[in-house]
Amino acid sequence: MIDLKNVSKTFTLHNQNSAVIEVINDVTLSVSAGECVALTGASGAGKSTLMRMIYGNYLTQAGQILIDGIDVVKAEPRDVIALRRETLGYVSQFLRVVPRVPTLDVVAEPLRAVGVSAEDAQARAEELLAKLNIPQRLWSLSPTTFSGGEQQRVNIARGFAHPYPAMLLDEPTASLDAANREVVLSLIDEAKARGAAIIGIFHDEAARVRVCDREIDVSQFTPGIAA
Ligand SMILES: Nc1ncnc2c1ncn2[C@@H]1O[C@H](COP(=O)(O)OP(=O)(O)OP(=O)(O)O)[C@@H](O)[C@H]1O
Repeated sequence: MIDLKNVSKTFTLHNQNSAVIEVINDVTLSVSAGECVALTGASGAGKSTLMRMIYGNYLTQAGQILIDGIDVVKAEPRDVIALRRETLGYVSQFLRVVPRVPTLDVVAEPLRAVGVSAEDAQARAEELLAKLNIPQRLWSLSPTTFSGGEQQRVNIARGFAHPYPAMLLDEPTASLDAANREVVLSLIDEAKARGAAIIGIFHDEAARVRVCDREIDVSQFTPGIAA
């Protein structure tokens, strides 16, 4: 489902005499349906960079990144948008808050975007918000004024609303309390059980051990850093 073949990346620092930094060198990895793989490695090893390359936020200079057969490296922007809408989800710790949109609509939006009826999308959004312990009195309000933890949980609800076949999780349990951390781990288990291929960064080692089937140490692909 997620296949990286000989993927490499450099950053060119245009404001520093066009210095070129090699960050990722020759990554080949593959994640099957129903599998969760953790990216590990020291700070600066390139975990977030690799995740952003897979999502198509960062350009990739060499190799192929195939998601359900579509090569993100070469895809047209409109194909990347379609891939993100239907196939590839991304859950970070932070919600991009749009003013005035009620929380229920924020969570239901990814489902509406793939053609789910308003009624069904709202039912799923309600189910997730309740599961993630967002008080019902907040559902009709915009999350703009919510606490950091509440915004994070709204973001997780939104990220898990549509059953994406492939998912990228960037520290999804960071700074959650024990009860909500459990909810997120159960959502990851459910996604695996329905066949999602998942790549995640988890500094929380217990969470990583619990939901991940394998670990890939990104340091081995970092030029100049010993694995
Ligand atoms: N936009 C950028 N421009 C230049 N260099 C960058 C950019 N983004 C990341 N880097 C560099 O790439 C390397 C990898 O960074 P990255 O954030 O991917 O590491 P990480 O493994 O996710 O670290 P952490 O665990 O601290 O989040 C670092 O040396 C960083 O300075």
